Amino acid sequence: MLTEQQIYGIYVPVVTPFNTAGEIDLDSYQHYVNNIIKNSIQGLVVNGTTGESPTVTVNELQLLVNASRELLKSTSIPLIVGTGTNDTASTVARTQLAGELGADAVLVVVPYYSRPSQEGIIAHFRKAAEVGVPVMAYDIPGRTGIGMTVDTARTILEMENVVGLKDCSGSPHLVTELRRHGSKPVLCGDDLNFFQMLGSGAAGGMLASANVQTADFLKIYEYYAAGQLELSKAAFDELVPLMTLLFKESNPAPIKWLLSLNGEIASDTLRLPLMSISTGLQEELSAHLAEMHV
Ligand SMILES: O=C(O)C1=N[C@H](C(=O)O)C[C@H](O)C1
Repeated sequence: MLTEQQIYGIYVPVVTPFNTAGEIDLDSYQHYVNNIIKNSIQGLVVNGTTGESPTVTVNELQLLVNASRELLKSTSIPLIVGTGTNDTASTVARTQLAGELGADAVLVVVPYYSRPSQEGIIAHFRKAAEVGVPVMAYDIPGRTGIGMTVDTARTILEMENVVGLKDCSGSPHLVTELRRHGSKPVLCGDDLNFFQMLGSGAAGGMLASANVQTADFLKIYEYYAAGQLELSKAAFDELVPLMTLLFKESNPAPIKWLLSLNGEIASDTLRLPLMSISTGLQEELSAHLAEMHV
């Protein structure tokens, strides 16, 4: 079970590889996740936004969690499973299932599309937390259409079983206010603001970009934690051009393209409505890799 003390450093939200027929490609998943966990990351996140969670069925979620548990069995890396949907009942059912399958925590996003009130958001998280599996709350208003106010985030973080927050709110305001009140830990989910968010009190990052050059993302955190701020900033600045390209079109399409180019996964197939990246972005990413001699 994930504790607050374990929420720091770099958590990697992994992609869900699909074959060209659109089915889960378990061989690619095992090969690629195995390479990710060779790095000393602090957490592995399955079926997050980067894992295309809105398209993953309950049976597939079960398959992914079982495969991940197996891959992690000889490590101490915690497994966080995305179980949040825009329906409270299905979020609760997925959270229960993830707990039974051995998830160390679940990632529960603010319910999207429905635009609930702040009271509705709080009630949603209360139901998820009552399951008893540690919950990491996930605020990403740019995707969900509605976000948590500071008061809502504080109320949710005070709930029993809620262990932390993943903050993709797009500004340091939320983390600053939460940490000022001594809240539970916050991980930055806004890759291009990672360094700034560390300065504002984030305990680390849950960064889709860390699927590539994982060791370099770890360096940003490790330098920061050691008080070597200039080295941390330099390591971050070095990765800004890559992160900018990775978020130029909808995540995880650019990351899947890069992972398949590197042979980490067999195909960059996404499930509709997401589609592979444009040829323009392919050219920009290829030019960037050539410049970096990657
Ligand atoms: O899957 C995730 O977790 C993340 N999703 C965010 C997004 O796709 O907008 C980005 C963040 O890096 C991690």
